[in-house]
Amino acid sequence: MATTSEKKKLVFVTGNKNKLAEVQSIFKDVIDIDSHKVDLPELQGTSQDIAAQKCKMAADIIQGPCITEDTCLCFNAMNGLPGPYIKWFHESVGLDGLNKMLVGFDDKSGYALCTIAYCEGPGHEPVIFEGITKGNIVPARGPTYFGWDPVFQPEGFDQTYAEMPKDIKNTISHRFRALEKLKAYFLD
Ligand SMILES: O=c1nc[nH]c2c1ncn2[C@H]1C[C@H](O)[C@@H](COP(=O)(O)OP(=O)(O)OP(=O)(O)O)O1
Ligand SMILES: [Mg+2]
Repeated sequence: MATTSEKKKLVFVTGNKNKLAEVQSIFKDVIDIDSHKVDLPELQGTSQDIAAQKCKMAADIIQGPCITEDTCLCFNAMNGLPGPYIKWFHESVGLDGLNKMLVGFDDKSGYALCTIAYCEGPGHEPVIFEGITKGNIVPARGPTYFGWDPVFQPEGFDQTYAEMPKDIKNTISHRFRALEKLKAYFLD
């Protein structure tokens, strides 16, 4: 059994306090998460390329090892878009607009994808860990403080991410699933 002094420490570079709170909560007994608030650039490309680039930049900025994560919300009817561009779509058209984007399609299914990258430091190639949670895009329900949580209803649940208790979201989410892989990489 690891004592507190043996607990692995990781620096999470993010500008998003809600992500940070979830990662700290999911890892609370196993890995100490220090945060470093940086406004990282929003890049283009595949989710894996974006995650790797983002983490390299973060490692350069803090001059040391760190994790970053990039989150996508993907609509199946749109071949995975908005994907990594969900931040701009959400900010531009709002939760209602995200629903309206699917009005012309019968298929309202999609998935949340979390891509975590770990970089040992400047000059190192990041390692990538992905987590996916499938669900449907629904009219907004629940508190609106974290991104698109109110319009994403995970498969097998009758509540949206926003409506469900945090301790449920944090055991089924895209972020939880990616963090499980990161945890296995460090602790197994
Ligand atoms: O579990 C989530 N539930 C609802 N919304 C979420 C979630 N996770 C990220 N989001 C939002 C934040 C941002 O609007 C976009 C992802 O963009 P993304 O670049 O990864 O996040 P960000 O710029 O807020 O923080 P960071 O500094 O880590 O890049 O989806
Ligand atoms: Mg970002």
